Amino acid sequence: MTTPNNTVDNEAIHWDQDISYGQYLDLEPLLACQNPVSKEHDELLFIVIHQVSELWIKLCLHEAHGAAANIQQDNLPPAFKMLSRVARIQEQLIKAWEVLVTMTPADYASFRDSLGQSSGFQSYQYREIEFLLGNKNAKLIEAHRAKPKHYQKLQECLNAPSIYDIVLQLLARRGFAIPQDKIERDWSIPYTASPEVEAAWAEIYRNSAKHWDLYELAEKLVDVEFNFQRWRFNHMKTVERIIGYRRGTGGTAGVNYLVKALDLQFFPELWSVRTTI
Ligand code: HEM
Ligand SMILES: N[C@@H](CC(=O)c1ccccc1NC=O)C(=O)O
Repeated sequence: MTTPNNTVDNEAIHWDQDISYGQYLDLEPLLACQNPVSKEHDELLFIVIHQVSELWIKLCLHEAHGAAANIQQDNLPPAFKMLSRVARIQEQLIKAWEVLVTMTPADYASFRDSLGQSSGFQSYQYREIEFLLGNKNAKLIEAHRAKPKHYQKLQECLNAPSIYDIVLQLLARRGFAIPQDKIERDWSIPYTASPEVEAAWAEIYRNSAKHWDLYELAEKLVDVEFNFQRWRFNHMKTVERIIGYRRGTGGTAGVNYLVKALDLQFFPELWSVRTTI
């Protein structure tokens, strides 16, 4: 007898498994981590949005570190795949704001006091991705002093070359005239733009057919920065919509702090070169 497509084949289903879906994915601990402090309906949404975002950032870090390692080994195709994935993940992070804005200012106000002084400002994964992409700000590590594990990890990332530093080293290996102080320096100090680096990108963009893989790498980085700014902008507008101009629980001015963050640029010459060409 044939089994209709829309029914399960009882004979074949593994009703008892060696390892189950829930075990493989560690679902019990994962789904036991949503613990609202208040009794307010919307607090679960607030927790889930943050947890989902942190999981996506975890994967972004995995992919971006992987891309950096491949670029260091002159292995560009796998790096392209990883950077494309980072950009797709960022689209998910940006989309998440649409779910969060269903929460009204009054809904949020009903449980905001329960958050105390906790804030996204203390997201160590977010700080790590900022450092990895090149926004080095040593002062911000201080928010993690009480957690040696996170403090140390961030210290390491601050003192390591960013993905952009690694790309400039690649350009130097390919014969571009990159100043020595961009190739070897104290990586914890914020990067400053240079005319020589812009000139190298100008050559790559003007003659993309000749330097196709470097052109492709540049555009992957621009995609990531573009999406990072879209995330920052959506965060800032969502915060304005929900708490107006109140101070942040993390102690900053709130929206005005987030507006200032929009001026940050990871790969400055990849933007300035467009005015030159
Ligand atoms: C109701 C929703 C939200 C509000 C009102 C809000 C508000 C704020 C404010 C005011 C700040 C500035 C720091 C402070 O003084 O607290 C901040 C920073 C931050 N928030 Fe949010 N936020 C919200 C949702 C989110 C979500 C969903 C994420 C996702 C992970 C997030 C991640 C961050 C990060 C990473 C920072 C640090 C940004 C930086 O230092 O450049 N926030 N948030
Ligand atoms: N800074 C927010 C609080 C906040 O958003 C928050 C609090 C605890 C855990 C994550 C948070 N999200 C992002 O900043 C506020 O001032 O309302």
